[in-house]
Amino acid sequence: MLVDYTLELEDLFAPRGILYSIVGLGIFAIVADYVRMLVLRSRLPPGPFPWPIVGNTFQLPDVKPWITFDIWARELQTPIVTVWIGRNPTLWLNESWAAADLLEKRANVYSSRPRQVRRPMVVFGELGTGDNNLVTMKYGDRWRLHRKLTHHGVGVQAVKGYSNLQELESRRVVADVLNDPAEYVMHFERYAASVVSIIGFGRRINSFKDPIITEVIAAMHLAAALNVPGKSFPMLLETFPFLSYFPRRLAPWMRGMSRRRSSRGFFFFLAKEAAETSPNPCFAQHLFEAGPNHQLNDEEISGLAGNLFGAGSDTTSSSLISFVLAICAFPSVSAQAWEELRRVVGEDRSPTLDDQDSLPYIRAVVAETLRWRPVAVIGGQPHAPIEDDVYNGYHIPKGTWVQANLWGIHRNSTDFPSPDKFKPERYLAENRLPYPHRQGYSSFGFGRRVCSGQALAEQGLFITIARLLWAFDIKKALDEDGKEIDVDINSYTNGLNMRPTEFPCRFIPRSAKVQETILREGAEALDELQVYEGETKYRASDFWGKK
Ligand code: HEM
Repeated sequence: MLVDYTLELEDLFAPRGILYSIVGLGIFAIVADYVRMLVLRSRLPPGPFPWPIVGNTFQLPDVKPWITFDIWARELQTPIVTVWIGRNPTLWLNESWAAADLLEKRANVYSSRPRQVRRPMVVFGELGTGDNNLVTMKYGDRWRLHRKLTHHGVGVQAVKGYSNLQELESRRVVADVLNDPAEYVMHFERYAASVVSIIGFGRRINSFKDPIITEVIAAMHLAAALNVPGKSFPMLLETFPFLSYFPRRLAPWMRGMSRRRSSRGFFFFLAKEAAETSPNPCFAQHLFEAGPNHQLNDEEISGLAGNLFGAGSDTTSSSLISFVLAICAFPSVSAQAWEELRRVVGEDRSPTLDDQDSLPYIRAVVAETLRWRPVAVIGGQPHAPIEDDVYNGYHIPKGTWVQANLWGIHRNSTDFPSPDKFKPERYLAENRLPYPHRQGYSSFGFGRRVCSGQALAEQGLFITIARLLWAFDIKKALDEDGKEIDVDINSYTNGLNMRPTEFPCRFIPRSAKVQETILREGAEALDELQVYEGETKYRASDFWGKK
């Protein structure tokens, strides 16, 4: 009886003993890890107090965390704020000078991407474009090769050769807006997509109903919206990386992502088709010619070609929408711009790139557009140091996620007094304040990872903004009573590339003569652009829909 009783006790307590040991070990691991976090935290730049395992993840807002990072930096009076995404510290640079100190003056250290060095970067990296895409690639020889190839397509020298093409497409935008002003956003989308499509694939996008816009650009918007640091999936995978190892069908939180990647994507086939059949010289042809010399795999070709759309289309169109919003909200700018344009250019022709030097106010409007609402609001992808570093007494471990918060950087009132005001005058020579970047803004990022398409984007934005200002007095829309409908300068999307939420407005031709010129130049442009008309047999949905 006694024996039975002892056995029963052992039966009862043995599993519990194991359970207690497991729980004890778990608690010990959590405490030890938390001690590690706190010791590390004491050496990092200041930031909100992190919790064990989850760090600051659940202190992040549901949307637009860049605003919170900026507020934390101001409250803690620090240019760099540390935010713990799960068990990993991320550094947010909220001031241009600190960003330039790290990402430019120490570019040999800070030009890699986090996942590639040590700490995980799950959504952008492992579940995204991985090692084969310039945007997420680690710093090194392969990255240099991809930069070199990309510069062959859209670098400063190459871009000089695209001035005519951008001139023609921007004439089309102005004519399209005149004919169909309600769809101005879609005309900007078409313009931006068409320019990179001609450069990349030798083919023009002649309608905003082209699947490249309805499918590819829509997918890019979705990706930008999903890739915002925060406390919802998929970015919660950065806090709990182990969740990314579940098979997609068992893990609804993967939101359509998976580790399995096909080496040949939509852009590979689009590029191959262009290389084989396009009558126009294009970047895809160069990739297939240069590919064998550099042992480019299919996924690398896909990434190099696809980046033109992925990085170059939405960014440009969103900047144009921000420009329209600014002109509606700050109407005196339109009048001042017209004064300069009428004086320098007149009404018989629209401005061209050759007019740039004579149009300082228009150049200032372009710069202020890029500053006022930087489309890549958190500076694109994070940088990461390839070795431990010390900055202003703070220890920054190798592989730390370091990100330039352009929202905060461009709203610093020392660099940009009254930052919410759209004031092109701040960019006129006589008013310029010291700034680490020659252009006076940091919209294209920092250091060696600076945007590869900057020259193309700046040239395209100048000519399109100049033409829109020359063509139209852009004003707020009117309601049924003829009263102006207010615009909200803070109503923006939550994407990694942000843009204003839709708002109506009026594009009033400057004069009958200007209207006549818009139509004439638009028709001539269409004739010249005929050489780029063409079809593709590939549809993104045939590739992405199957995954
Ligand atoms: C208004 C237009 C644009 C803006 C504001 C913009 C902004 C940016 C930013 C902030 C970055 C990240 C830089 C960093 O890591 O520090 C970036 C990277 C990049 N951009 Fe752009 N971009 C624009 C247009 C374009 C265009 C037109 C192209 C190509 C056709 C392009 C291609 C790229 C590529 C390939 C990278 C990755 C570079 C690397 O990681 O080495 N971008 N861009």
